Amino acid sequence: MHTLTTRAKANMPLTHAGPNLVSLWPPLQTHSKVRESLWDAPPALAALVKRVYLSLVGTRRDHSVCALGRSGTGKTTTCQAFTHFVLQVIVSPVERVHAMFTILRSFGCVSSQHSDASSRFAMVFSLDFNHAGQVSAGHLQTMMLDKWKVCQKTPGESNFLVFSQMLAGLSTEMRTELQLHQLPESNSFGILQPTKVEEKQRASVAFTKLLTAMETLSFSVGEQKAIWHVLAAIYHLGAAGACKVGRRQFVNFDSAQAASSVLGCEAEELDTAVFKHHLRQLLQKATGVSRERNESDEGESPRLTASQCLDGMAAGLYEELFTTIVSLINRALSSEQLALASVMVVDTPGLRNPRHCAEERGACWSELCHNYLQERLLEHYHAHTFIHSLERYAQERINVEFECPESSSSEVVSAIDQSPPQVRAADVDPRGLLWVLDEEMMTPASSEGAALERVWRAVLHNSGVCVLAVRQCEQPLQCEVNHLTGCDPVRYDLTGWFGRIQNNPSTLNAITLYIILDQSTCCSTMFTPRISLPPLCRGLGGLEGGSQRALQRNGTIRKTFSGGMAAIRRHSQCIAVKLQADALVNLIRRARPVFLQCVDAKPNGGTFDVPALRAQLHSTQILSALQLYRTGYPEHMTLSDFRCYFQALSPPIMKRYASIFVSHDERKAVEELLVELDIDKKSIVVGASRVRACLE
Ligand SMILES: Nc1ncnc2c1ncn2[C@@H]1O[C@H](COP(=O)(O)OP(=O)(O)OP(=O)(O)O)[C@@H](O)[C@H]1O
Repeated sequence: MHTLTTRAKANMPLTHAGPNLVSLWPPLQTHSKVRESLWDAPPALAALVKRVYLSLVGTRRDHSVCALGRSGTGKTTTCQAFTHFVLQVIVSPVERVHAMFTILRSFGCVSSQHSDASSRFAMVFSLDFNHAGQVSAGHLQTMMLDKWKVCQKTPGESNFLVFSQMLAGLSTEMRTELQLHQLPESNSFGILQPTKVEEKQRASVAFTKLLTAMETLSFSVGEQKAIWHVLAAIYHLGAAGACKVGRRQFVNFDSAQAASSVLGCEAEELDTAVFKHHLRQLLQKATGVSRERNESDEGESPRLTASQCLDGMAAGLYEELFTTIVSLINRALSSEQLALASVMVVDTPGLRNPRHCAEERGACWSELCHNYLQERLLEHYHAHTFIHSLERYAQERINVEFECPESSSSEVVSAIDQSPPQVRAADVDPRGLLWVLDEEMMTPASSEGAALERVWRAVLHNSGVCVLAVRQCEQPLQCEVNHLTGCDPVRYDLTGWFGRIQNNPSTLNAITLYIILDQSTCCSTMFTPRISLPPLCRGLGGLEGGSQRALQRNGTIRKTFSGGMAAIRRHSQCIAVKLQADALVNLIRRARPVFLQCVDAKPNGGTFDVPALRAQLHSTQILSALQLYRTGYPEHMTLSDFRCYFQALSPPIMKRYASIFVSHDERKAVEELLVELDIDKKSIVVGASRVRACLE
């Protein structure tokens, strides 16, 4: 496994970013302990941590560290290592953050052929720094991107890790309470108890670690218990199964009974919430419950099969549980202290392609969501590294000879999410796949095939949906998308996608079961606060927090989810995918980014795979980025920063030039200062508003 760490070339300011910097970096100067911890880190990581920290305290600006790459290339590992070393160098306790990663691993990861913990959620973990350069708070924001994983069996993949850990590690007493002492042989969600001794032992150890992590983050006994109850209920629902023909009902009533009993509700209540949505709607109408809720349900009561209803309930329960756990983590990490700036660590599920595992199947809906998010982040990388740098050079009239590489991420992105035109022409429909799916799903008697037909018609007309980004496949219901600048084409199979994207009343009903659970357990407000959230926001975790920084970050997300498009498509799962990506990019847009391009040279274990490595490197556009770094002026500071810097170094000189600065002609002042300081003019370029240092 090789992890290549690079950074966007113009993304770092000079390390001498402020006069007070040295005093804000006491650990390196004074604590030998810190030096040791930095030596422990791989050199590239140690350098990165140091640079980001110095830049953060020097410029007082937010920074983001964003990992990109295929699934299994070490993004999560690198993000964890980065966070760990940041905390070590400032001599801050790491236990709570370590506990957070342990919990996220159990609840948000599955084991796959590439990794024993492959992420199924995106996260932004913000470390807030105070004026002393110390961490004052942590804030976790998450997006559960694959709630369907809890009920979907994929070959070579497990369910969320927490299930096997719980089944292997629960105490006998708790097992009896949760009715898990005698487990049925089959489970329609593929939740299985580990059978091999070694696996069982590993899962059991992981469960013990999970319990310790929960205690470190002050989860109360009641809260922990409620969590096991929900997981057990999901397990029992999987064991109960749904009838494939005839009435919509459970197959195994004993397991259904066990599910309702651990949730603290009547069997009839569970049955209604899962299968009998019309009864619930009638009841709501009769009792006059929330008009808005009724409207949304009425308009979109799809005819679901029994197993779609059951899947919807499990996915809804798991999504709520995950976001509740994120809230409990934030409760332990939050603080009201004022913060100077933050580092946002961004980790998302990597690009997934069944071909990487030599699988014949086409990729599924959740894989499209993950791959789309990767493309959005790559687009952000491209814009920051090339487009914005060149725009700045042009604006400051600095001549840099460089041809900007084309980004095919934008082509793929628009092929997936391009919004419909305001005025629709008769034969032209340049909207992206998500919009086409959304519209066709709402059209009576339409199908996934009809959606693909529309995409092909648009491609044939060459009317906006980029012809190079999508390709028709011979197999029915399949299309190929040229991900990672065409280096990693992924074949998608749209079979059953409507089932995933249509609004599922069972998923929405999950929250009502949580209210019952809240009432039946001692922690009466654990799940209830989220009840008022609109359905589109249900997958978002970490929307709480009272500190100024947390409010700002959550404000960005809320704004994205309440803006124009979100208001129109309040109940569209397809558009939620776009909004999640928008929210993530908006959240990190203003921060100074560092991109960690992770690549794996041995994707299939044993041998060094040169073509695979070449394809991954190509998509990072690293050669072009290096070229721009060489030919451009990556190290830069504003004229006022420059003034502060030299003021600190040479007060007498600055005193003489103070009058020019006062006259607000900073550029002229800086030029004269350079002559005075006898600095080689070739190495400094004074732009319209900035000083740029050439590395040559
Ligand atoms: N530098 C490395 N050297 C060797 N193994 C590594 C390295 N980094 C990560 N690994 C291992 O590779 C596997 C995948 O790592 P990780 O979960 O961090 O990948 P990821 O890119 O986050 O995957 P996903 O996108 O699926 O979440 C893990 O088993 C991890 O222990």
